[in-house]
Amino acid sequence: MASPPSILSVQPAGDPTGNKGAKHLVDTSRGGLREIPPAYILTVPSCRRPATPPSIPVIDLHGLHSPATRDLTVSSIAAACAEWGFFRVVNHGVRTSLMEDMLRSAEDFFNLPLEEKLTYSSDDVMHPVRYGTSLNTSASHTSHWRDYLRHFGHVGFDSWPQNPPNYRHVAREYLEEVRKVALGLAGAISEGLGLGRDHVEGALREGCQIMASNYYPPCPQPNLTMGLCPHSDHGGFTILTQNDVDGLWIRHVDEWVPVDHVTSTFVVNIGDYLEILSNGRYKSVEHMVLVNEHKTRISVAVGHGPHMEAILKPAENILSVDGCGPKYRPIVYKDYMKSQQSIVRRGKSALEQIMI
Ligand SMILES: O=C(O)CCC(=O)C(=O)O
Ligand SMILES: [Fe+2]
Repeated sequence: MASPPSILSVQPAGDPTGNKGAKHLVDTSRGGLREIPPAYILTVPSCRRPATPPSIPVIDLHGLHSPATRDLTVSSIAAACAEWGFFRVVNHGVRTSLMEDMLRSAEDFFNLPLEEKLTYSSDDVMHPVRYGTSLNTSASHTSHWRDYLRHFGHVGFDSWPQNPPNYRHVAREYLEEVRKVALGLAGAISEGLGLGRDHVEGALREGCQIMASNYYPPCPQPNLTMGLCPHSDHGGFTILTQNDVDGLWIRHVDEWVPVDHVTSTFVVNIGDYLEILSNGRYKSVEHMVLVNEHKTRISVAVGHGPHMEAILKPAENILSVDGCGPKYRPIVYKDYMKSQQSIVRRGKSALEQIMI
């Protein structure tokens, strides 16, 4: 068994971008903010909410636990991965109260004084705990209407923010519970790809878990900026929970489709590692976050990937079944992550760089 993914020591640094973040801007604007500063103006992709938006598939994870329903559930997950790359899971086993506690703890963190939050900022995009604003990059770029706290969750991580005092207890339990969901899903996804359960499940068991808590404050001109611009996630898949303020949109068949909040469920999306492993059978789906004029949106996204030193490449079995050559060049996961996290024009540009 490989050693746990590398955990770097925590060396708090000053805010690398000098930008104090969207929340600070809103909180400190006397008399209320009427216009956003020019640095936040972004080209928002054209998207209109249809009268009845199409819904992402819903998967009942209970079905994975009984031999009578497992095959059918595995096939539904495989179809959801191939057709949408995004799906909702129900009966996942994580208590609603824990999901709510996690969102509340994230909110409590963002409500700490700026100086305290800034002790977690770093210009190293691979830092194990990192507070910041906009995209997760140290390079200067147009600002996004989003502050974030990112940290690892996998075995060996012990650099939890010390405040709010119960943050580390809630986050640790939440990440452990979400990890169980992730391993169950990984086994099913692996089976659905014809790889045998342990191929992806084993990789994720020894792999890394990264949590991003996102804070999108109310925005006076929501049509002029974004919380997060279109991007794909670098890992195998991300498991997302949010408060009841909508804003997530996904690119589906060349259209932007809103994914609304449904209490007690998780939204799962396929990331670049699974696109590479499946040699493009599954696609990591671009998604973005639009902001709300009146309400704060909070989301907690937990990404699950292989070991940092793992080599990402298409699975041999898939190449031989599909009878085609690899569509992606091999790359060490941590190098891929670093490249993806450093790119200012996101989309799927990091993946495009390794496409053959
Ligand atoms: O806030 C959301 O709904 C999505 C967050 C996200 O895409 C991310 O953290 O990568
Ligand atoms: Fe994302």
